[in-house]
Amino acid sequence: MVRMRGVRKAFGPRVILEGLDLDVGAGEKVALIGPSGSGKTTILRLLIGLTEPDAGTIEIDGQYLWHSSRGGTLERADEAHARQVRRCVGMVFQQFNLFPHMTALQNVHEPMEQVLRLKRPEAKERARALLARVGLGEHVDKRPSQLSGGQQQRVAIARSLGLQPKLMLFDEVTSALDPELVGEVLGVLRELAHETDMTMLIVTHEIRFAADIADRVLVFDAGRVVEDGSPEIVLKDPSHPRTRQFLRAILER
Ligand SMILES: Nc1ncnc2c1ncn2[C@@H]1O[C@H](COP(=O)(O)OP(=O)(O)OP(=O)(O)O)[C@@H](O)[C@H]1O
Repeated sequence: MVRMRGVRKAFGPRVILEGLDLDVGAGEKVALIGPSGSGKTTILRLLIGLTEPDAGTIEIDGQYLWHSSRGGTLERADEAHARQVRRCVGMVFQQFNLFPHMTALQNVHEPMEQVLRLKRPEAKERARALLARVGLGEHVDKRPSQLSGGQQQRVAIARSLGLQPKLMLFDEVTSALDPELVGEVLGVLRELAHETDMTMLIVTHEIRFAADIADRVLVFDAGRVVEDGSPEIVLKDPSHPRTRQFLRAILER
Protein backbone atom coordinates (compact mmCIF):
# COMPACT_ATOMS: atom_id res chain seq x y z
CA MET A 1 0.00 0.00 0.00
CA VAL A 2 2.92 2.33 0.74
CA ARG A 3 6.34 2.25 -0.87
CA MET A 4 8.89 4.96 -0.14
CA ARG A 5 12.40 4.75 -1.54
CA GLY A 6 15.29 7.09 -0.89
CA VAL A 7 13.02 9.86 0.32
CA ARG A 8 14.77 13.05 1.32
CA LYS A 9 13.19 16.07 2.94
CA ALA A 10 14.92 19.14 4.31
CA PHE A 11 13.50 22.39 5.62
CA GLY A 12 16.18 24.94 4.72
CA PRO A 13 19.49 23.60 5.96
CA ARG A 14 17.79 21.14 8.33
CA VAL A 15 17.60 17.62 6.87
CA ILE A 16 14.60 15.82 8.36
CA LEU A 17 14.54 12.64 6.26
CA GLU A 18 17.51 11.28 4.36
CA GLY A 19 17.25 8.19 2.17
CA LEU A 20 14.13 6.90 3.89
CA ASP A 21 12.83 3.52 2.69
CA LEU A 22 9.47 2.39 4.02
CA ASP A 23 7.04 -0.33 2.96
CA VAL A 24 3.61 -0.92 4.42
CA GLY A 25 1.57 -3.87 3.18
CA ALA A 26 -2.15 -3.69 2.41
CA GLY A 27 -4.17 -4.08 5.57
CA GLU A 28 -1.22 -3.66 7.91
CA LYS A 29 -1.65 -1.62 11.10
CA VAL A 30 1.61 0.17 11.76
CA ALA A 31 2.46 2.38 14.73
CA LEU A 32 5.10 5.06 14.21
CA ILE A 33 6.77 6.21 17.35
CA GLY A 34 9.83 8.29 18.04
CA PRO A 35 11.12 11.40 19.76
CA SER A 36 9.60 14.77 19.01
CA GLY A 37 10.99 16.25 15.80
CA SER A 38 12.13 12.92 14.39
CA GLY A 39 10.07 13.35 11.21
CA LYS A 40 6.92 11.29 11.85
CA THR A 41 4.42 13.98 10.84
CA THR A 42 6.55 14.82 7.82
CA ILE A 43 6.17 11.22 6.60
CA LEU A 44 2.38 11.34 6.91
CA ARG A 45 2.24 14.72 5.16
CA LEU A 46 4.36 13.35 2.29
CA LEU A 47 1.96 10.42 1.91
CA ILE A 48 -1.11 12.62 1.69
CA GLY A 49 0.59 15.14 -0.58
CA LEU A 50 0.69 18.09 1.85
CA THR A 51 4.50 18.15 1.74
CA GLU A 52 6.74 17.68 -1.28
CA PRO A 53 9.90 15.56 -1.06
CA ASP A 54 13.28 16.83 -2.29
CA ALA A 55 14.12 13.42 -3.73
CA GLY A 56 12.88 9.85 -3.75
CA THR A 57 9.98 7.72 -4.86
CA ILE A 58 6.61 7.64 -3.12
CA GLU A 59 3.97 5.15 -4.24
CA ILE A 60 0.53 4.54 -2.80
CA ASP A 61 -1.33 1.38 -3.77
CA GLY A 62 1.09 0.77 -6.66
CA GLN A 63 0.70 4.26 -8.14
CA TYR A 64 3.39 6.84 -7.84
CA LEU A 65 3.00 10.34 -6.47
CA TRP A 66 6.71 11.15 -6.81
CA HIS A 67 9.41 9.37 -8.69
CA SER A 68 13.16 9.91 -8.77
CA SER A 69 14.83 8.62 -11.92
CA ARG A 70 18.27 7.00 -11.81
CA GLY A 71 19.75 10.32 -12.84
CA GLY A 72 18.18 11.81 -9.71
CA THR A 73 15.55 13.97 -11.42
CA LEU A 74 12.40 14.19 -9.30
CA GLU A 75 9.17 13.78 -11.25
CA ARG A 76 5.75 14.51 -9.85
CA ALA A 77 2.63 12.66 -10.99
CA ASP A 78 0.39 14.89 -13.08
CA GLU A 79 -2.32 16.65 -11.07
CA ALA A 80 -5.24 14.44 -12.15
CA HIS A 81 -3.31 11.28 -11.34
CA ALA A 82 -2.04 12.67 -8.03
CA ARG A 83 -5.59 13.61 -7.03
CA GLN A 84 -6.75 10.08 -7.76
CA VAL A 85 -3.90 8.61 -5.70
CA ARG A 86 -4.51 11.00 -2.79
CA ARG A 87 -8.17 10.07 -2.82
CA CYS A 88 -7.32 6.66 -1.38
CA VAL A 89 -5.61 8.31 1.59
CA GLY A 90 -7.37 9.77 4.62
CA MET A 91 -5.74 11.65 7.46
CA VAL A 92 -6.86 12.55 10.96
CA PHE A 93 -4.86 15.31 12.63
CA GLN A 94 -4.19 16.31 16.21
CA GLN A 95 -6.50 19.30 15.67
CA PHE A 96 -9.96 18.25 14.52
CA ASN A 97 -10.36 20.87 11.74
CA LEU A 98 -14.16 20.62 11.71
CA PHE A 99 -16.27 23.38 10.19
CA PRO A 100 -17.61 25.23 13.27
CA HIS A 101 -20.83 26.42 11.59
CA MET A 102 -21.87 22.93 10.50
CA THR A 103 -23.40 20.11 12.51
CA ALA A 104 -21.57 16.83 13.02
CA LEU A 105 -23.75 15.30 10.29
CA GLN A 106 -22.96 18.09 7.80
CA ASN A 107 -19.25 17.86 8.57
CA VAL A 108 -19.40 14.19 7.53
CA HIS A 109 -21.85 14.19 4.63
CA GLU A 110 -20.75 17.32 2.76
CA PRO A 111 -17.26 16.01 1.89
CA MET A 112 -18.86 12.80 0.62
CA GLU A 113 -21.05 14.82 -1.73
CA GLN A 114 -18.17 16.99 -2.92
CA VAL A 115 -15.48 14.36 -3.25
CA LEU A 116 -17.38 11.14 -3.98
CA ARG A 117 -20.21 12.95 -5.81
CA LEU A 118 -22.83 11.11 -3.76
CA LYS A 119 -26.39 12.38 -3.80
CA ARG A 120 -27.38 14.12 -0.57
CA PRO A 121 -29.82 11.46 0.79
CA GLU A 122 -27.26 8.70 0.35
CA ALA A 123 -24.44 10.80 1.80
CA LYS A 124 -26.59 11.65 4.82
CA GLU A 125 -27.55 8.04 5.39
CA ARG A 126 -23.92 6.94 5.25
CA ALA A 127 -22.88 9.82 7.51
CA ARG A 128 -25.47 8.83 10.13
CA ALA A 129 -24.23 5.24 10.06
CA LEU A 130 -20.62 6.37 10.45
CA LEU A 131 -21.43 8.69 13.32
CA ALA A 132 -23.32 5.87 15.02
CA ARG A 133 -20.32 3.63 14.50
CA VAL A 134 -18.05 6.05 16.38
CA GLY A 135 -20.64 6.28 19.16
CA LEU A 136 -22.18 9.62 18.19
CA GLY A 137 -25.60 8.49 16.96
CA GLU A 138 -27.26 10.79 19.50
CA HIS A 139 -25.19 13.85 18.60
CA VAL A 140 -25.51 14.16 14.82
CA ASP A 141 -27.24 17.55 14.95
CA LYS A 142 -24.78 19.23 17.30
CA ARG A 143 -22.17 21.73 16.21
CA PRO A 144 -18.52 21.21 17.19
CA SER A 145 -18.77 23.79 20.01
CA GLN A 146 -21.48 21.64 21.62
CA LEU A 147 -19.26 18.54 21.61
CA SER A 148 -16.32 17.53 23.80
CA GLY A 149 -12.84 17.26 22.29
CA GLY A 150 -13.12 13.47 22.18
CA GLN A 151 -16.47 13.69 20.41
CA GLN A 152 -15.10 16.23 17.91
CA GLN A 153 -12.19 13.95 17.16
CA ARG A 154 -14.61 11.07 16.56
CA VAL A 155 -16.53 13.27 14.09
CA ALA A 156 -13.21 13.94 12.33
CA ILE A 157 -12.57 10.20 12.14
CA ALA A 158 -16.07 9.58 10.75
CA ARG A 159 -15.50 12.33 8.17
CA SER A 160 -12.31 10.65 6.98
CA LEU A 161 -13.93 7.22 6.89
CA GLY A 162 -16.75 8.65 4.78
CA LEU A 163 -14.31 9.14 1.92
CA GLN A 164 -13.60 5.39 1.98
CA PRO A 165 -9.81 5.54 2.14
CA LYS A 166 -7.70 2.43 1.68
CA LEU A 167 -4.97 4.03 3.77
CA MET A 168 -5.70 5.99 6.96
CA LEU A 169 -3.09 8.17 8.61
CA PHE A 170 -3.53 9.17 12.25
CA ASP A 171 -1.26 11.90 13.59
CA GLU A 172 -1.25 11.97 17.38
CA VAL A 173 -5.03 12.13 17.37
CA THR A 174 -5.27 12.12 21.15
CA SER A 175 -2.59 14.73 21.92
CA ALA A 176 -4.97 17.68 22.09
CA LEU A 177 -7.45 15.88 24.36
CA ASP A 178 -7.95 15.99 28.10
CA PRO A 179 -6.66 12.71 29.58
CA GLU A 180 -10.15 11.46 30.46
CA LEU A 181 -11.22 11.74 26.78
CA VAL A 182 -8.27 9.86 25.30
CA GLY A 183 -9.76 6.40 25.90
CA GLU A 184 -12.90 6.95 23.83
CA VAL A 185 -10.89 7.95 20.75
CA LEU A 186 -8.40 5.12 21.18
CA GLY A 187 -11.40 2.79 21.48
CA VAL A 188 -12.59 3.86 18.01
CA LEU A 189 -9.10 3.32 16.56
CA ARG A 190 -8.89 -0.09 18.22
CA GLU A 191 -12.22 -1.09 16.71
CA LEU A 192 -11.11 0.07 13.25
CA ALA A 193 -7.81 -1.78 13.59
CA HIS A 194 -9.45 -5.03 14.62
CA GLU A 195 -12.51 -4.94 12.39
CA THR A 196 -11.48 -3.37 9.07
CA ASP A 197 -8.98 -4.30 6.41
CA MET A 198 -7.91 -0.67 5.95
CA THR A 199 -4.20 0.01 6.09
CA MET A 200 -3.48 2.19 9.12
CA LEU A 201 -0.41 4.25 9.96
CA ILE A 202 -0.68 5.63 13.45
CA VAL A 203 1.70 8.18 14.95
CA THR A 204 1.24 7.97 18.69
CA HIS A 205 2.91 8.47 22.02
CA GLU A 206 0.50 5.96 23.56
CA ILE A 207 2.94 3.08 23.54
CA ARG A 208 0.74 0.57 25.33
CA PHE A 209 -2.05 1.31 22.89
CA ALA A 210 0.37 0.85 19.97
CA ALA A 211 1.41 -2.49 21.41
CA ASP A 212 -2.21 -3.53 21.66
CA ILE A 213 -3.35 -2.75 18.13
CA ALA A 214 -0.33 -2.64 15.82
CA ASP A 215 0.95 -5.54 13.73
CA ARG A 216 4.20 -3.67 13.48
CA VAL A 217 5.96 -0.87 15.31
CA LEU A 218 8.47 1.45 13.64
CA VAL A 219 10.68 3.61 15.79
CA PHE A 220 12.10 6.73 14.14
CA ASP A 221 15.04 8.64 15.36
CA ALA A 222 16.53 11.61 13.54
CA GLY A 223 14.61 10.75 10.37
CA ARG A 224 15.69 7.12 10.20
CA VAL A 225 13.91 3.89 11.06
CA VAL A 226 15.90 2.46 13.96
CA GLU A 227 13.52 -0.36 14.92
CA ASP A 228 11.02 -2.26 12.82
CA GLY A 229 9.21 -5.32 14.09
CA SER A 230 6.34 -6.79 16.06
CA PRO A 231 5.26 -4.82 19.16
CA GLU A 232 6.43 -7.68 21.39
CA ILE A 233 9.98 -7.43 20.10
CA VAL A 234 10.33 -3.70 19.51
CA LEU A 235 8.72 -2.54 22.72
CA LYS A 236 10.08 -5.19 25.05
CA ASP A 237 13.50 -5.80 23.62
CA PRO A 238 14.63 -2.94 21.37
CA SER A 239 18.04 -3.32 19.84
CA HIS A 240 19.23 0.29 20.17
CA PRO A 241 20.18 1.78 23.55
CA ARG A 242 18.65 5.11 22.44
CA THR A 243 15.32 3.37 21.76
CA ARG A 244 15.40 1.76 25.20
CA GLN A 245 16.04 5.15 26.74
CA PHE A 246 13.25 6.79 24.71
CA LEU A 247 10.70 4.08 25.53
CA ARG A 248 11.58 4.17 29.22
CA ALA A 249 11.16 7.95 29.27
CA ILE A 250 7.70 7.69 27.67
CA LEU A 251 6.50 4.88 29.90
CA GLU A 252 7.62 6.73 33.03
CA ARG A 253 5.69 9.88 32.11
N1 LIG B 1 7.07 23.56 7.28
C1 LIG B 1 8.16 23.45 8.04
N2 LIG B 1 9.13 24.38 8.01
C2 LIG B 1 10.26 24.27 8.76
N3 LIG B 1 10.50 23.23 9.60
C3 LIG B 1 9.57 22.27 9.68
C4 LIG B 1 8.36 22.32 8.91
N4 LIG B 1 7.62 21.20 9.21
C5 LIG B 1 8.35 20.51 10.10
N5 LIG B 1 9.50 21.14 10.38
C6 LIG B 1 10.55 20.65 11.30
O1 LIG B 1 10.88 19.34 10.93
C7 LIG B 1 11.18 18.55 12.09
C8 LIG B 1 10.38 17.27 12.02
O2 LIG B 1 9.02 17.61 12.23
P1 LIG B 1 7.87 16.53 12.35
O3 LIG B 1 6.65 17.30 12.68
O4 LIG B 1 7.85 15.66 11.16
O5 LIG B 1 8.37 15.67 13.60
P2 LIG B 1 7.55 14.67 14.52
O6 LIG B 1 8.41 13.47 14.69
O7 LIG B 1 6.19 14.46 13.98
O8 LIG B 1 7.49 15.49 15.89
P3 LIG B 1 6.34 15.57 17.02
O9 LIG B 1 6.34 14.23 17.71
O10 LIG B 1 6.84 16.67 17.90
O11 LIG B 1 5.07 15.91 16.32
C9 LIG B 1 10.88 19.42 13.29
O12 LIG B 1 12.08 19.90 13.79
C10 LIG B 1 10.05 20.55 12.73
O13 LIG B 1 10.28 21.73 13.45
